[in-house]
Amino acid sequence: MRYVSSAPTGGSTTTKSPLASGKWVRLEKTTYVDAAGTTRIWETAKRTTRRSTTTADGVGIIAVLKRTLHKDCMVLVKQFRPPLGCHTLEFPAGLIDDNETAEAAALRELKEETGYKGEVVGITPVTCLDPGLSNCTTYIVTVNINGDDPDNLHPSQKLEFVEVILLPLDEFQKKIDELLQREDVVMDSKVYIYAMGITQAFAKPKELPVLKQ
Ligand SMILES: Nc1nc(=O)[nH]c2c1ncn2[C@H]1C[C@H](O)[C@@H](COP(=O)(O)OP(=O)(O)O)O1
Repeated sequence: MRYVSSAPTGGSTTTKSPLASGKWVRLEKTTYVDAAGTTRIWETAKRTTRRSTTTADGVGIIAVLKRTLHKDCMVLVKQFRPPLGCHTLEFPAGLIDDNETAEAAALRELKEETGYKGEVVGITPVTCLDPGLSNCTTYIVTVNINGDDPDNLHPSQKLEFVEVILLPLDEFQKKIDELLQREDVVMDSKVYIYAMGITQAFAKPKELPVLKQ
Protein backbone atom coordinates (compact mmCIF):
# COMPACT_ATOMS: atom_id res chain seq x y z
CA MET A 1 0.00 0.00 0.00
CA ARG A 2 1.31 3.44 -0.95
CA TYR A 3 0.78 6.35 1.36
CA VAL A 4 2.80 8.83 -0.70
CA SER A 5 1.42 10.41 -3.86
CA SER A 6 3.23 9.29 -7.01
CA ALA A 7 2.49 12.64 -8.72
CA PRO A 8 5.63 14.57 -9.70
CA THR A 9 6.54 16.96 -6.93
CA GLY A 10 9.74 18.54 -8.26
CA GLY A 11 10.16 22.27 -8.61
CA SER A 12 12.78 24.94 -8.13
CA THR A 13 12.82 28.69 -7.73
CA THR A 14 14.86 30.76 -10.12
CA THR A 15 14.55 34.48 -9.39
CA LYS A 16 13.06 36.69 -6.69
CA SER A 17 12.20 40.28 -7.51
CA PRO A 18 10.80 42.74 -4.95
CA LEU A 19 7.24 44.05 -5.38
CA ALA A 20 6.90 46.11 -2.20
CA SER A 21 8.72 46.47 1.09
CA GLY A 22 7.81 47.77 4.56
CA LYS A 23 9.55 47.78 7.94
CA TRP A 24 8.43 44.25 8.86
CA VAL A 25 7.27 42.56 5.66
CA ARG A 26 8.21 42.56 1.99
CA LEU A 27 6.38 41.18 -1.01
CA GLU A 28 8.34 39.37 -3.71
CA LYS A 29 7.59 37.97 -7.11
CA THR A 30 9.08 34.47 -7.10
CA THR A 31 9.79 32.91 -10.47
CA TYR A 32 9.98 29.12 -10.31
CA VAL A 33 9.98 26.06 -12.53
CA ASP A 34 7.21 23.60 -11.68
CA ALA A 35 7.39 19.81 -11.81
CA ALA A 36 6.36 19.77 -15.47
CA GLY A 37 9.18 22.15 -16.40
CA THR A 38 6.92 25.18 -16.87
CA THR A 39 8.19 28.54 -15.63
CA ARG A 40 5.62 30.20 -13.35
CA ILE A 41 5.30 33.13 -10.97
CA TRP A 42 4.23 33.15 -7.31
CA GLU A 43 3.58 36.16 -5.06
CA THR A 44 5.46 35.59 -1.78
CA ALA A 45 5.39 37.46 1.55
CA LYS A 46 8.62 37.46 3.60
CA ARG A 47 9.58 38.90 6.97
CA THR A 48 12.33 41.52 6.81
CA THR A 49 13.48 40.50 10.29
CA ARG A 50 15.00 37.11 9.37
CA ARG A 51 18.70 37.02 10.24
CA SER A 52 21.42 34.86 8.72
CA THR A 53 22.25 33.65 12.26
CA THR A 54 18.76 32.26 12.93
CA THR A 55 17.35 29.13 11.31
CA ALA A 56 13.67 30.12 11.64
CA ASP A 57 11.73 33.35 12.01
CA GLY A 58 10.18 32.57 15.34
CA VAL A 59 9.08 30.20 18.06
CA GLY A 60 5.68 28.96 19.18
CA ILE A 61 5.50 27.69 22.76
CA ILE A 62 3.39 24.76 23.93
CA ALA A 63 3.51 25.46 27.65
CA VAL A 64 1.96 23.25 30.33
CA LEU A 65 1.43 24.70 33.79
CA LYS A 66 1.94 21.98 36.43
CA ARG A 67 0.82 22.58 40.03
CA THR A 68 0.28 20.34 43.03
CA LEU A 69 -3.41 19.43 43.45
CA HIS A 70 -4.40 21.21 40.22
CA LYS A 71 -5.11 19.83 36.78
CA ASP A 72 -2.32 20.44 34.27
CA CYS A 73 -3.23 23.49 32.20
CA MET A 74 -2.31 24.66 28.72
CA VAL A 75 -1.14 28.26 28.68
CA LEU A 76 -2.62 30.34 25.84
CA VAL A 77 -2.62 34.03 24.98
CA LYS A 78 -5.50 36.14 23.73
CA GLN A 79 -4.60 39.30 21.81
CA PHE A 80 -5.85 41.65 19.11
CA ARG A 81 -4.24 40.78 15.76
CA PRO A 82 -4.35 43.69 13.28
CA PRO A 83 -4.12 41.52 10.11
CA LEU A 84 -7.31 39.69 11.17
CA GLY A 85 -8.96 42.71 12.76
CA CYS A 86 -10.03 40.64 15.76
CA HIS A 87 -8.76 38.80 18.83
CA THR A 88 -7.08 35.42 18.51
CA LEU A 89 -6.30 32.60 20.91
CA GLU A 90 -2.78 31.31 20.30
CA PHE A 91 0.17 29.60 21.86
CA PRO A 92 2.60 32.21 23.20
CA ALA A 93 4.99 33.02 20.36
CA GLY A 94 7.48 35.50 19.06
CA LEU A 95 10.37 36.27 16.78
CA ILE A 96 13.85 34.88 17.47
CA ASP A 97 16.38 37.64 18.17
CA ASP A 98 19.75 37.84 16.45
CA ASN A 99 22.22 35.28 17.87
CA GLU A 100 19.50 33.79 20.12
CA THR A 101 18.74 30.06 20.29
CA ALA A 102 15.17 28.92 19.73
CA GLU A 103 15.07 27.55 23.28
CA ALA A 104 16.20 30.88 24.77
CA ALA A 105 13.70 32.76 22.59
CA ALA A 106 10.92 30.46 23.81
CA LEU A 107 11.69 31.04 27.49
CA ARG A 108 12.08 34.81 26.94
CA GLU A 109 8.81 35.12 25.00
CA LEU A 110 6.95 32.94 27.53
CA LYS A 111 8.14 35.19 30.36
CA GLU A 112 7.30 38.38 28.44
CA GLU A 113 3.85 37.28 27.33
CA THR A 114 2.68 35.29 30.38
CA GLY A 115 5.02 36.09 33.28
CA TYR A 116 5.84 32.39 33.73
CA LYS A 117 9.35 30.97 34.05
CA GLY A 118 9.52 27.68 32.15
CA GLU A 119 11.83 24.78 31.38
CA VAL A 120 12.30 23.52 27.81
CA VAL A 121 11.44 19.83 27.40
CA GLY A 122 11.36 19.47 23.61
CA ILE A 123 11.66 21.19 20.26
CA THR A 124 10.41 20.43 16.75
CA PRO A 125 12.41 20.71 13.54
CA VAL A 126 11.89 23.95 11.60
CA THR A 127 8.22 24.02 10.53
CA CYS A 128 6.46 26.27 8.02
CA LEU A 129 3.37 28.31 8.89
CA ASP A 130 1.52 29.35 5.74
CA PRO A 131 3.60 28.05 2.81
CA GLY A 132 1.13 29.12 0.11
CA LEU A 133 1.64 32.74 1.17
CA SER A 134 4.91 33.13 2.97
CA ASN A 135 8.33 31.59 3.69
CA CYS A 136 7.69 32.13 7.43
CA THR A 137 9.05 29.36 9.65
CA THR A 138 8.92 28.52 13.32
CA TYR A 139 10.17 26.07 15.91
CA ILE A 140 7.53 24.73 18.26
CA VAL A 141 9.11 24.48 21.69
CA THR A 142 7.48 22.42 24.44
CA VAL A 143 7.90 23.88 27.91
CA ASN A 144 6.90 22.78 31.39
CA ILE A 145 6.11 25.39 34.02
CA ASN A 146 6.53 24.42 37.67
CA GLY A 147 3.58 26.31 39.13
CA ASP A 148 4.73 25.51 42.68
CA ASP A 149 7.98 27.42 42.12
CA PRO A 150 7.75 30.70 44.13
CA ASP A 151 8.71 32.58 40.93
CA ASN A 152 5.53 31.26 39.29
CA LEU A 153 3.03 31.79 42.13
CA HIS A 154 2.11 35.34 41.04
CA PRO A 155 3.15 35.63 37.41
CA SER A 156 3.00 39.16 36.09
CA GLN A 157 3.51 39.96 32.48
CA LYS A 158 4.00 43.52 31.36
CA LEU A 159 2.12 43.42 28.06
CA GLU A 160 -1.25 45.09 28.67
CA PHE A 161 -2.56 43.88 25.33
CA VAL A 162 -2.00 40.18 26.01
CA GLU A 163 -4.41 38.20 28.20
CA VAL A 164 -3.24 34.85 29.58
CA ILE A 165 -5.83 32.04 29.36
CA LEU A 166 -5.36 28.73 31.20
CA LEU A 167 -7.32 25.69 29.97
CA PRO A 168 -7.21 22.21 31.53
CA LEU A 169 -5.26 19.74 29.42
CA ASP A 170 -7.68 16.84 30.00
CA GLU A 171 -10.61 18.80 28.48
CA PHE A 172 -8.64 21.02 26.15
CA GLN A 173 -10.81 20.84 23.02
CA LYS A 174 -14.07 20.99 25.01
CA LYS A 175 -12.92 24.09 26.91
CA ILE A 176 -11.81 25.77 23.66
CA ASP A 177 -15.22 25.05 22.10
CA GLU A 178 -16.97 26.51 25.17
CA LEU A 179 -14.80 29.62 25.00
CA LEU A 180 -15.61 30.04 21.30
CA GLN A 181 -19.33 29.98 22.19
CA ARG A 182 -18.81 32.81 24.69
CA GLU A 183 -16.20 34.97 23.03
CA ASP A 184 -15.60 36.49 19.63
CA VAL A 185 -12.11 35.10 18.99
CA VAL A 186 -10.45 33.24 16.14
CA MET A 187 -8.46 30.14 17.07
CA ASP A 188 -4.92 29.63 15.88
CA SER A 189 -4.98 26.41 13.85
CA LYS A 190 -1.92 24.99 15.67
CA VAL A 191 -3.75 25.22 18.99
CA TYR A 192 -6.95 23.68 17.69
CA ILE A 193 -5.16 20.83 15.92
CA TYR A 194 -3.13 20.12 19.07
CA ALA A 195 -6.41 19.94 21.02
CA MET A 196 -7.92 17.62 18.40
CA GLY A 197 -4.81 15.43 18.62
CA ILE A 198 -5.23 15.09 22.37
CA THR A 199 -8.89 14.16 21.92
CA GLN A 200 -8.00 11.60 19.24
CA ALA A 201 -5.18 10.10 21.27
CA PHE A 202 -7.11 9.70 24.50
CA ALA A 203 -10.76 9.28 23.48
CA LYS A 204 -10.81 7.39 20.20
CA PRO A 205 -8.68 4.36 21.18
CA LYS A 206 -11.39 3.46 23.71
CA GLU A 207 -13.93 3.08 20.90
CA LEU A 208 -14.06 -0.25 19.04
CA PRO A 209 -13.78 0.13 15.26
CA VAL A 210 -16.83 -0.66 13.14
CA LEU A 211 -15.96 -0.62 9.46
CA LYS A 212 -18.64 0.53 7.00
CA GLN A 213 -19.06 -1.74 3.92
N1 LIG B 1 3.98 41.93 10.39
C1 LIG B 1 4.25 42.84 11.32
N2 LIG B 1 3.83 44.10 11.17
C2 LIG B 1 4.09 45.05 12.08
O1 LIG B 1 3.68 46.19 11.87
N3 LIG B 1 4.79 44.77 13.21
C3 LIG B 1 5.23 43.53 13.41
C4 LIG B 1 4.98 42.52 12.48
N4 LIG B 1 5.54 41.38 12.95
C5 LIG B 1 6.10 41.66 14.11
N5 LIG B 1 5.91 42.96 14.40
C6 LIG B 1 6.41 43.64 15.58
C7 LIG B 1 5.44 43.76 16.70
C8 LIG B 1 6.28 43.59 17.95
O2 LIG B 1 6.58 44.88 18.44
C9 LIG B 1 7.56 42.97 17.46
C10 LIG B 1 7.85 41.63 18.03
O3 LIG B 1 6.80 40.74 17.80
P1 LIG B 1 6.84 39.34 18.54
O4 LIG B 1 6.28 39.49 19.91
O5 LIG B 1 8.21 38.80 18.50
O6 LIG B 1 5.93 38.42 17.69
P2 LIG B 1 4.37 38.22 17.76
O7 LIG B 1 3.97 37.95 19.19
O8 LIG B 1 4.12 37.00 16.91
O9 LIG B 1 3.72 39.44 17.21
O10 LIG B 1 7.48 42.86 16.07
